[in-house]
Amino acid sequence: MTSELIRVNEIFGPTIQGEGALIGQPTVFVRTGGCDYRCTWCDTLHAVDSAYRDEWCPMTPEAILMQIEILSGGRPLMVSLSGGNPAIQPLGDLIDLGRGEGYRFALETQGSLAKDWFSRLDVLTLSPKPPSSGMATDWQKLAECVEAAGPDTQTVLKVVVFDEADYAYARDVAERYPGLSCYLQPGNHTPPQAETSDSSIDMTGILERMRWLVDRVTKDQWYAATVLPQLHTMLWGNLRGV
Ligand SMILES: C[S@@+](CC[C@H](N)C(=O)[O-])C[C@H]1O[C@@H](n2cnc3c(N)ncnc32)[C@H](O)[C@@H]1O
Ligand SMILES: Nc1nc2[nH]cc(C(=O)O)c2c(=O)[nH]1
Ligand code: SF4
Ligand SMILES: [Mg+2]
Repeated sequence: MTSELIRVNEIFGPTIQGEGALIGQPTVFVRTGGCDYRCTWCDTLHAVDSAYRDEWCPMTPEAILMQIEILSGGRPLMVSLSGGNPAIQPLGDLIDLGRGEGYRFALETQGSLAKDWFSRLDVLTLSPKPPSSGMATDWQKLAECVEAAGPDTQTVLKVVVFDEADYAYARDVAERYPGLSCYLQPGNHTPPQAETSDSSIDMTGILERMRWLVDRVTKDQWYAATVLPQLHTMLWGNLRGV
């Protein structure tokens, strides 16, 4: 079988999943290169900005799985597909190959592009972008993503919140999908620069925003929401590859 090549920015781990539904779980990350969005506060510009295209390597599913197996010592675990927007890449064959070896797959996307192979994921995290990102949500596309995942994939929502307008947006998204769990995560207003592997982070500011978010959710009696930090930023700040 000849598979289409997947543009890979980095493969790293095992580390812990730092965000959302699978927080704390040992995970290997496969970060693909390229994104159809340009969020003002994106913390992963090295996988978005085409100036870093040289760092994106076309790989076969077999080569990617081999790297995952080396990192995990051949013991199956959760593999998180992120980016950039991993939905741009032909990931169906990698998912099938890995599942055949006992690996599980999660994917993070903004919900701008639906793929039929979403239904072969274990977990699909849809992270539509709030007003502070500068991006506009295509609600039809988001609905197509939920539809493509179908009943056998656990689909969840994860919204980054910086301010009141973002919070109102998160409430709107959650109301549109009452059947999906909704995770809220405070925005990191000092995201890393693409060219550095580490840079300083304003953890005090992030925690202050998180306390505000908890206060907001509880005052509104929005008890179906889950508020979580980016655990990896609490542990390692803006460090890349963790
Ligand atoms: C880097 S993105 C890659 C996957 C996909 N493009 C997306 O946005 O969902 C992974 C997650 O990080 C979140 N994220 C990006 N920049 C952030 C920041 N500055 N603060 C908090 N979360 C951020 C995104 O919203 C998304 O949920
Ligand atoms: N530990 C860890 N958890 C994460 N959750 C989502 C990440 C991402 O950049 O997509 C990420 C990441 O880069 N590292
Ligand atoms: S959609 Fe995700 S990867 Fe793309 S710019 Fe926004 S946060 Fe970054
Ligand atoms: Mg990240």
